[in-house]
Amino acid sequence: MFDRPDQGDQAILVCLDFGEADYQEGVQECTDLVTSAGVAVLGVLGGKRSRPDPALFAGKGKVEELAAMVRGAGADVVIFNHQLSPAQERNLERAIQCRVIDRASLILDIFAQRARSHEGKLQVELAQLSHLATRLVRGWTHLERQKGGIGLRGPGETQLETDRRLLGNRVKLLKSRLAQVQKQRTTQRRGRVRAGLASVSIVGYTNAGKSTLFNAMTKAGAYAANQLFATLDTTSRKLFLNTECSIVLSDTVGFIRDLPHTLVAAFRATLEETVQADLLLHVVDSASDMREQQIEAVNGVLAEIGADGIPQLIVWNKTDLRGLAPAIEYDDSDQPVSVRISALKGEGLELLREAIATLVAATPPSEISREETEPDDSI
Ligand SMILES: Nc1nc2c(ncn2[C@@H]2O[C@H](COP(=O)(O)OP(=O)(O)OP(=O)(O)O)[C@@H](O)[C@H]2O)c(=O)[nH]1
Ligand SMILES: [Mg+2]
Repeated sequence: MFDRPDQGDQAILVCLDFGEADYQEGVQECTDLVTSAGVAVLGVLGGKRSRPDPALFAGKGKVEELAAMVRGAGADVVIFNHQLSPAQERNLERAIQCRVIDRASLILDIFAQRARSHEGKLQVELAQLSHLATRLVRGWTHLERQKGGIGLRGPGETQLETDRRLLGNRVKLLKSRLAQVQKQRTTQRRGRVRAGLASVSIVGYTNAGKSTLFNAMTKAGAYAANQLFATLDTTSRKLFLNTECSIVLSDTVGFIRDLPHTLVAAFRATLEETVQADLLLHVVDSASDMREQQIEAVNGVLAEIGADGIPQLIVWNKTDLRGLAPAIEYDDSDQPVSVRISALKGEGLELLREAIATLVAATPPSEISREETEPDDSI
């Protein structure tokens, strides 16, 4: 029934949580995510009318359908494109007789594969441990009753307590290392503020073309690829706009719908560049049918990290795919609100530089006092 390639994990996707209009795009995004993680997709279970269907977990029908699909295709894993509680995950695994993971675990896995820098790796590990911690608390309750083994744990500790303690130690260590990284960044930023340079961050949905734009503007050679979450680390370059205006431009990690909270919290050090920016270039893939939802998702994450008050310039990218000419759109008070460009073809970049210069001239560079943020203790 299905083609079965020879190597790597192979998955059945369960996509039940989309509205009718964007069902196909939602399935496509989930498929992209899964293939990004190096997993082959054998089949999709879902449907326009079955979203979000509690019967999936309560009734036997869907679960049996899924189990049959898994057996028929010989899948190694079932990936749910929404959140599952640890208990749901366990119950499903038992019923289907196959490994089950949810969207948050999948995204964490991709980040773990992509992390290159020391900082990136620390952040991903912190996020993974925080995700695991919720599973320790709720998922492993059967271990609470276990007796202590000789030499394995402190006096009177249950296995769960030992696990929590070890996890807690590691989380503490990771946080203190990340705090050091954050300190270095603050020092760098202070230097830039002293030099009177405005800081401009490129933000946007994953795969919108942020790194391509960053490279086109700075000739920096940041990694750009047709792959979700190609960029995990922030890269910054000084950029000369005109005789009166130079800025520091930063390329940042992309956002996605339902980004796990643990990940957002863990990536605070990286996202700090965004939070402290004077202006955000919000890059949108104008050729995507999901662009409105993507803009909303990005604004949601920006609000979560406290960057929703920063002025934004919308950058409609990939206009070459829609045959649109580059242009700036102004509001009633003659301030640029959006620019249409093609980062790949290098079209509209002059207009973008002009729009940035206008907006930066209208906003004074951030005060140093805004940088004295406390490290986040929420995870
Ligand atoms: N046709 C077209 N493709 C583009 C344009 N800009 C970027 N792309 C393509 O879109 C894909 C993603 O580009 P990236 O620059 O890596 O996107 P990103 O936003 O940095 O992605 P992440 O770092 O993964 O969040 C690449 O295949 C680019 O070649 C454009 O203006 N037109
Ligand atoms: Mg990128």
